[in-house]
Amino acid sequence: MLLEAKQLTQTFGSHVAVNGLNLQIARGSFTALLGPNGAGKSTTMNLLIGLTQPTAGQVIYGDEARIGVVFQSSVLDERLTVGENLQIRARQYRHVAPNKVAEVSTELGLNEFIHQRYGTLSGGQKRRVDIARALLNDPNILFLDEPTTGLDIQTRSAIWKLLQRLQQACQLTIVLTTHYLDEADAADNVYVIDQGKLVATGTATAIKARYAKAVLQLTTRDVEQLRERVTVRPTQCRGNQLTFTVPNSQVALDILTATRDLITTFEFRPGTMDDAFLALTGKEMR
Ligand SMILES: Nc1ncnc2c1ncn2[C@@H]1O[C@H](COP(=O)(O)OP(=O)(O)OP(=O)(O)O)[C@@H](O)[C@H]1O
Repeated sequence: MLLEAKQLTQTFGSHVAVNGLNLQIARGSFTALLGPNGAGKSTTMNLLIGLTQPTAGQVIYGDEARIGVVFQSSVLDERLTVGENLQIRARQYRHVAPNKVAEVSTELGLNEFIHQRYGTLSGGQKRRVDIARALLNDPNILFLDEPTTGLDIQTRSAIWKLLQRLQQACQLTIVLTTHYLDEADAADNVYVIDQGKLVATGTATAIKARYAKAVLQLTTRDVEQLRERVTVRPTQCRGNQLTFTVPNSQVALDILTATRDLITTFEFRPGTMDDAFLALTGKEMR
């Protein structure tokens, strides 16, 4: 384990922002801390990177952990160029190889705007530069607080692809926070946090399989016969259309196979992270 948090707790006055969190981050893994606004993600991140001390509990690092952090708001100077910003930052670390800025700039595709002022870049370009800055001292664990917030959907997906590439190519351990449920699919491990508490953990697929039910809607030419044949009770029956809530696609397939001759059309929708979140917390993602 590269990093472990035990019973991590942070209170602000009477408000409990993080409430007894237990996290385990394996070397080389990609972890997403997922939750709505105010869930306690940034507070958790600040505790994990040692920026704040927990009210209770502890953070334990494995040997040789070297941390890189991409904060929610950039630490770079808007008036300086990308290259100048990175050079200045590189000089602040000891033992940074002279060609490091050139190396990360190429790795992250910054060369076409390396001479442009940071303040004039697009949101996605800025985020790439912020990530490059955090990689200058060769971290083996990279923390990113909401790296995709405010970006359009294509740019968000490009940032995730970039991070996955870094994870694989550089054996980087990645820990990020996000409130976009659909993004969690790409992580190896997801911690769903709500009101400072852990409500679920596992891969997005496992969380969905456990908490999000799929929906199968059948249109039939014989409602009575179909109801007789299917052992699962429909959740809705409207005219010649029946809706079933099913745990997975296999059960849907069994129903379809058993009723094939009675069905005119069907629709299947797998459970989403939104459904899982709703089932876990009783509320829609805010
Ligand atoms: N320094 C502080 N003083 C008082 N309350 C705080 C402080 N920092 C955070 N909080 C509160 O703790 C809770 C968790 O905040 P946090 O910023 O960790 O949430 P978050 O999940 O990162 O939200 P977002 O997605 O909006 O960034 C919120 O209710 C917030 O108001």
